Amino acid sequence: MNPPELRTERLLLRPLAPADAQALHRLVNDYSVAGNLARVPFPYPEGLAQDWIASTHAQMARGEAFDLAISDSQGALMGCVGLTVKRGASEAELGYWLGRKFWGKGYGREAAKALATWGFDVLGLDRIVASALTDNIASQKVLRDLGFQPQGEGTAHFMSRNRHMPVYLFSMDKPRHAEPAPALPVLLVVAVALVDTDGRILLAQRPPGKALAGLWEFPGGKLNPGEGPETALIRELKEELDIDVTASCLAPLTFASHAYEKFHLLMPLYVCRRWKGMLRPVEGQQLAWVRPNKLEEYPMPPADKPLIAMLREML
Ligand SMILES: Nc1nc2c([nH]c(=O)n2[C@H]2C[C@H](O)[C@@H](COP(=O)(O)OP(=O)(O)OP(=O)(O)O)O2)c(=O)[nH]1
Repeated sequence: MNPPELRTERLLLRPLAPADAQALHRLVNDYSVAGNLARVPFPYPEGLAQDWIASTHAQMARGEAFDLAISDSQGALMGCVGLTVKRGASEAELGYWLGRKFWGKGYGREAAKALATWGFDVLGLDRIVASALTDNIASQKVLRDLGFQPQGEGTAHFMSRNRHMPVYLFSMDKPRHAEPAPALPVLLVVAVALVDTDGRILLAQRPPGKALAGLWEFPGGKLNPGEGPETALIRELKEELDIDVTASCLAPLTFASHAYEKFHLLMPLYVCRRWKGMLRPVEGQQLAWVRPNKLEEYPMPPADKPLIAMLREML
């Protein structure tokens, strides 16, 4: 496993380098830091930082633990965050610390979140556990904020204190990703903006008893099986309005794409300025010739709403 390098909004999580030893020693050789960490001695011996940094690389190569430097975006060391793999690689323990001057700014949470997410996504962990001293309120808050659940109390041996101490135990299971909603069937409906010589657009009111009854729509309808879009529209215009239109007078204008409850409507909208015959409402439907800037006054199906502004601009 290659050592990870993770960037967050403010931080860079990267493998520790030998050059970090001095800064690491300075930051961790502070009882307010080391006293909260189970496996860190206090005082922290000078040479230990070098040895520990070297061991992190060996452990990462073996896939046993992933301890990274928490650094600012320039790479300056601020603390460490790590995952120690347990139980046949499905579980790991999360730990983190920051130098005292970096406390209270949300860095611990930012770093722990990034490494935990990497652990679930890349290492394929099912569960991450963590613990915090019962009086380490800040660390408990970080864990709760990240979605860790309390799992009761335990004890752990703290090297810096040379004794067992009470800790709160936490765990977080791999977040379950929501299943993508099954795709709705796509319904292709062709429609047209008929424009008269005054620049007005024809709207037809959907009759009572039908879906979306009472709303104003562009003339058109569904394709019959085996029918092409223009042919279907020419047929619908004859059936609904008794006008004759040729395919060459149907110019593609825009389209609507809208998820209704039972289907996803995909509706190419053509524009047509020339037709033959006396336009009349064959099916008794209400018709209205509407200026583009008045379209909003006519309630339309949800799929049509985005088309109104487009028509105002394009016509
Ligand atoms: N013609 C047209 N249909 C639209 C518009 N906006 C919109 O959401 N639709 C929807 C309503 C319908 O679900 C579908 C058009 O189908 P349709 O007019 O052929 O059929 P329908 O629902 O009236 O009923 P039916 O013929 O199946 O009995 O597209 C529009 O501007 N014009």
